[in-house]
Amino acid sequence: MTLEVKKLTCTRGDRELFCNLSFTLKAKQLMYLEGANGSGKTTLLRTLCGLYLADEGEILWDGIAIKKQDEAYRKDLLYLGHQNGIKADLTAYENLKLNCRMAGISASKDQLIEALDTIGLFAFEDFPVRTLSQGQKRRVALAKLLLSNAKLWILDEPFVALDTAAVEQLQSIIGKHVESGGVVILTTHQEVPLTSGELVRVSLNRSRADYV
Ligand SMILES: Nc1ncnc2c1ncn2[C@@H]1O[C@H](COP(=O)(O)OP(=O)(O)OP(=O)(O)O)[C@@H](O)[C@H]1O
Repeated sequence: MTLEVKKLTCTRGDRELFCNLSFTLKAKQLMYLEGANGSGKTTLLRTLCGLYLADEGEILWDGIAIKKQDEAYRKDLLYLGHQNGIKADLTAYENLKLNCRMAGISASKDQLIEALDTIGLFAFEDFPVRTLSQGQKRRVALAKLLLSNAKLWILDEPFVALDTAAVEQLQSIIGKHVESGGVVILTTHQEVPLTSGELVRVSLNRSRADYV
């Protein structure tokens, strides 16, 4: 299980965000993607998911370019973006069921309810999501982490809007995934304690000299 990023260059509008970016990630590695606002973190994460095309460079999953293995890569990948990807008029339960179906995760009703309970939505399963708080909406989106079989998790600011208890719980969920052989890439200012596995840091910060 290896993600290889080779000499990736990406521009948005007229601006080059990163150039010749290379890194490799393997099982049991947790990568923090660091960089100032606007440095290109979300752009890179979306590019790694195949949602944006890079101007140059390659992204390989297990040695094969991701653009050549759409289905297989998609099965191995879980992406959680800034947006929660949930529908306001559906209940928490219905949203999780839909999210799981779209991600190819098969889960029984009991498993869905258990995931919602575990993520702190006990008694809120049947509430329309529009009536939930920001943190509760984020929890609905995060519940799919508990059911996912994906090896590679790409999480954009997953801790935003969460209270202390939910932060600790998410730290534990991410830590367990890495320790059990998964790979996680995330943008956050929150540290995730690991009992095993390895931290990798990649920074998109550039100096003024890069722009002249
Ligand atoms: N569709 C677009 N057209 C032109 N420029 C864009 C487009 N989308 C994003 N950008 C620009 O690309 C740059 C990087 O955006 P991106 O969202 O990847 O940054 P980020 O590091 O995730 O920022 P933040 O920490 O604020 O979330 C920003 O300057 C943004 O204005």
